[in-house]
Amino acid sequence: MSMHIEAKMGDIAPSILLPGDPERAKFIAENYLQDPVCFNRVRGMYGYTGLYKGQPMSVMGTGMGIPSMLIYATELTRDYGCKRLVRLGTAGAFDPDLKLMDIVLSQATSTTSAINDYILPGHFAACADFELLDKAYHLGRDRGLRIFAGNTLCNDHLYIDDKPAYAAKWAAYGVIASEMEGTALYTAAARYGAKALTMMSIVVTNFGGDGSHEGGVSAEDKEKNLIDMIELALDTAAQ
Ligand SMILES: O=P(O)(O)O[C@H]1O[C@H](CO)[C@@H](O)[C@H]1O
Ligand SMILES: O=c1cc[nH]c(=O)[nH]1
Repeated sequence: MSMHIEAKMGDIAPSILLPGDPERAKFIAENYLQDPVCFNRVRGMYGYTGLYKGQPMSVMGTGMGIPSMLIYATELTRDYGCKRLVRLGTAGAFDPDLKLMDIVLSQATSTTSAINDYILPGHFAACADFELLDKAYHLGRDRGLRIFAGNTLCNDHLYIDDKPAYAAKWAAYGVIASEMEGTALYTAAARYGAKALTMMSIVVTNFGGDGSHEGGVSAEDKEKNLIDMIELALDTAAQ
């Protein structure tokens, strides 16, 4: 048992999927894992372990934002020994070439957060594990998915004035999409000797000005239409 997870040692598999939304974790467990057992209900942050293609696999929500992810990713890697962590989330596009429901792999995270500014004598570059990144990219390509890898922004803010201008500034430096937990995941994984990858489905475009303004995907569609990404995440996390 850790401070925020009630599981016993051994209840959580070395490979774990991490959606932000705990309901999405429940959906994945109920629809993709064989014989899922719930290992966490603390704070409603559901976590399950079952079998995927014969191997132990876990899935757990992380909540929204860097502090929430940092707490869960730290406890999972430091206290429960998780070794392969794949976040599957939603994101807003900064790169105008991205379309709704495209899949983005976070190769590295730029960030507005200061979480790492005071723990090292320089600036830490939070990046994906190369093996997971390479595997996810090639699996995605082989499946004919629209999949992209690049620098992504891990933002403390979701609501920002004049989002098109903001998005353009990051896009000018090659930052392709924005989410809110990636830096925390990569930092905890690096610190505690685990491999991590963030993959995201684009649910909002932030370009504006040319008619391609924000076009959201409904919560129901987000839930149902993430199937390609769920299957990609499971096959990436599996050993
Ligand atoms: O869909 P999830 O994984 O929650 O990810 C994205 O969605 C939330 C904002 O709506 C933030 O957590 C952001 O990172
Ligand atoms: O623009 C967006 C959309 C979803 N999630 C984010 O973090 N940003």
